[in-house]
Amino acid sequence: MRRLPPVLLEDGCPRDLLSLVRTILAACKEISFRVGQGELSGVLGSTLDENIQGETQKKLDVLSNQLLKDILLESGYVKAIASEEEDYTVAGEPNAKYIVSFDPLDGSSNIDINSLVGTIFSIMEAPEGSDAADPSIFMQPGRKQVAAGYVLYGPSTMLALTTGKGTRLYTLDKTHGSFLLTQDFVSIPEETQEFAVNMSNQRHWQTPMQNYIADLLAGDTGPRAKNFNMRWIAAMVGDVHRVLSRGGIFTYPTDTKDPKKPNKLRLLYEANPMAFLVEQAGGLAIADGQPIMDIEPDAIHQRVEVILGSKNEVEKCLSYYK
Ligand SMILES: O=P(O)(O)OC[C@H]1O[C@](O)(COP(=O)(O)O)[C@@H](O)[C@@H]1O
Ligand SMILES: [Mg+2]
Ligand SMILES: [Mg+2]
Repeated sequence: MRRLPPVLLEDGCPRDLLSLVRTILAACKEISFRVGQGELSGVLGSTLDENIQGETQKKLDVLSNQLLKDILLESGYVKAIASEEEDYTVAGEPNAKYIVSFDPLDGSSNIDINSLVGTIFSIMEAPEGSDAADPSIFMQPGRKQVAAGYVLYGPSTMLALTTGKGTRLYTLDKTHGSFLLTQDFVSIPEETQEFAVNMSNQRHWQTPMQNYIADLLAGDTGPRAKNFNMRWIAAMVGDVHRVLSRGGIFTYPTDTKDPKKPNKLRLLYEANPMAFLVEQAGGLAIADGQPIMDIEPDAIHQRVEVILGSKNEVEKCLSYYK
């Protein structure tokens, strides 16, 4: 099986970008080890702190953030970072080429039940001559990503990665510490009979989403004339991994539950990297009727609607909004 470096170099990936990806993966291997140790790691449970978004931080959120932040800032490859667990962007090497946004631990509510969690990351180039301390260097649409991926800490530790030359899956060989290519050129089936949404929010959705999901639930007795299955892992990494593995539609739609927070998922370090992986695998990733990666961000912790997955099913869902 092939290791990640030669695969990326064959794609024409610049050596400094490869080194940056490997730097991120070094931290992820450490997180994978801690997650695998579970109760023995001493990092389960909550802290007494909240992040800037008002969410209680788990010990593993804080630890994962620290591991990624330290290794990235010490590497010299990174001009600045933006993290879910950092209130503001953090400046790195002033002359470095890249900026990295990340969700150090996605699926935090799964930590204490020994269920799926992961790390999501997005890499862009900093604008020429920009100031490392200027947060506006992150205000670029997702189309500008040069690499994006996630590491899923599941029964096996897997990496999904794209540098714009398709999406590939790698599995961590824990005996040697290498990520080995286990699926070349992921292709999401265009058709599906599986959807993922947190149904408990149903009454708060906008009418088009209510109607769309109602028709899926009606199954072969409804207008779709076929039965749909539902899955919800409560970790975007897990749900998107299933979509990459066997297709499906995943959505966290706009809702009215909390008028101050109409959307849940964050653009820079959740929606954008997942959109890049999904589009590179032949799927669609949409928010408010436009491709997620075309959105011009205006804040580092900006939240967006997410509808992604199998092409024909995402288009079907969007047709309810017309
Ligand atoms: O708890 P809910 O409302 O089902 O939300 C689940 C969603 O929240 C998230 O866990 C948010 O990520 P964090 O754990 O990084 O805050 C997504 O991964 C997931 O899709
Ligand atoms: Mg998350
Ligand atoms: Mg998180």
